[in-house]
Amino acid sequence: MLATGRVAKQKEIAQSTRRVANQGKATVLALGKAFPSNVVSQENLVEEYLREIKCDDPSIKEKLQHLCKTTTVKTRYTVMSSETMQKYPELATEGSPTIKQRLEIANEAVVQMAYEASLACIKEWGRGVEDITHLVYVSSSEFRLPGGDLYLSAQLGLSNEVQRVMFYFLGCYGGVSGMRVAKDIAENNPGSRVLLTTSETMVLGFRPPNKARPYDLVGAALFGDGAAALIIGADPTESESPFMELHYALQQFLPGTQGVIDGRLSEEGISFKLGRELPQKIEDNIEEFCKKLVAKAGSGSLELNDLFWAVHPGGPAILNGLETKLKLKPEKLECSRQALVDYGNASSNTIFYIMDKVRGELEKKGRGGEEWGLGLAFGPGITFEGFLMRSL
Ligand SMILES: CC(=O)CC(=O)SCCNC(=O)CCNC(=O)[C@H](O)C(C)(C)COP(=O)(O)OP(=O)(O)OC[C@H]1O[C@@H](n2cnc3c(N)ncnc32)[C@H](O)[C@@H]1OP(=O)(O)O
Repeated sequence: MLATGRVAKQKEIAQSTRRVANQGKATVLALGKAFPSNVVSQENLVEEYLREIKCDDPSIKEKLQHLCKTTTVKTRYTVMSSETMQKYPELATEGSPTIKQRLEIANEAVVQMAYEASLACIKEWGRGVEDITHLVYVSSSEFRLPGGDLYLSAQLGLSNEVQRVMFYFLGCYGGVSGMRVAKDIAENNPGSRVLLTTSETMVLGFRPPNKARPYDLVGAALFGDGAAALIIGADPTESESPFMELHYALQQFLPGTQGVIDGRLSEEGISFKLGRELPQKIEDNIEEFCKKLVAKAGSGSLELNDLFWAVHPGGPAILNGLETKLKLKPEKLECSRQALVDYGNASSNTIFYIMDKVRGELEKKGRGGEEWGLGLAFGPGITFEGFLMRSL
């Protein structure tokens, strides 16, 4: 009885110190993460990767060792393991038609990770699956009809009238696109509760190194697998604990840059070209984009250093360029840098791993924490996706 009273009191205090969400605006009500069981430490990556793909070229080894340090990644989670390579040795052979094998691995793994992230998210949310009215499903790592959205709905036991939207092959900005669409759904369908999931594995793009494709080594040192899930809805009920208001969303592409990140599906999987000019293109265009977002806060005096930041860390060069261009204090991108260290670039998921870290930091700061912040991600197009958010 006493314990129940104390919990109720704590909840009351937490609610009284919260900012109130604007009526009708979408909020994030819960967030969950999930990862495959194979953990790769960056220290062991060079030996493991070169052994798996049977490469003994010292110049490739030296370059990969260098990139493993400069990407700053320390741990990553991967669906690919030595067991996968034993079962499908052809994945390590340049030019072998392996799309069938890759999709066999990826389709199942992607839904499984999305399922585990959704369960974690729904548990935090505290309501039942029957209250989920919409599903937004994001992945650049699977391909089939029906898609993973259907398999996930069935596995979670969602209603067969859940309204589904699926985004395939958006790349790293897919999580923010999903959040933009979930916001529109939540704000235009009173009482709706949207489950947004992202789930990615690099199985389709795993390749042996080739000197004609130096960007493949950047990918080998940078990318990781995982999943995330969010519940998004407007006008939270008493039992729900919103932590972020999704105030305003903006998408933009940079004309003439569609070749900078170029992914092609072939018999071998995805070949993924990453242009060296990407960090500079982002740096050159980011300031105007951020200013458009900040203007929607309706407060003329808001400086960029007054905000909290959740920036997709494509790689350290992107974060460094953005920090310099916008004259951000070093601590502003700390959550983005730390997510890169802990998980690598996990494509569409990464923005949510960062938002989770931002949530933790803002909770520590309490009422003194920043109210307004930006969520940003970049990907093929070159596409910018951005959000102006309000911490609750
Ligand atoms: C998937 C999506 O939709 C969206 C995404 O997020 S895509 C991923 C976006 N990320 C990037 O583009 C990575 C940005 N780059 C970086 O962060 C840094 O360049 C890095 C960490 C990769 C390397 O940093 P660094 O080691 O300090 O120095 P840097 O000189 O840039 O690169 C070192 C070597 O890496 C290689 N390299 C770096 N970027 C490369 C690229 N895009 N393509 C080919 N090679 C590249 C080069 O071989 C270079 O060696 P050389 O000196 O022989 O040219």
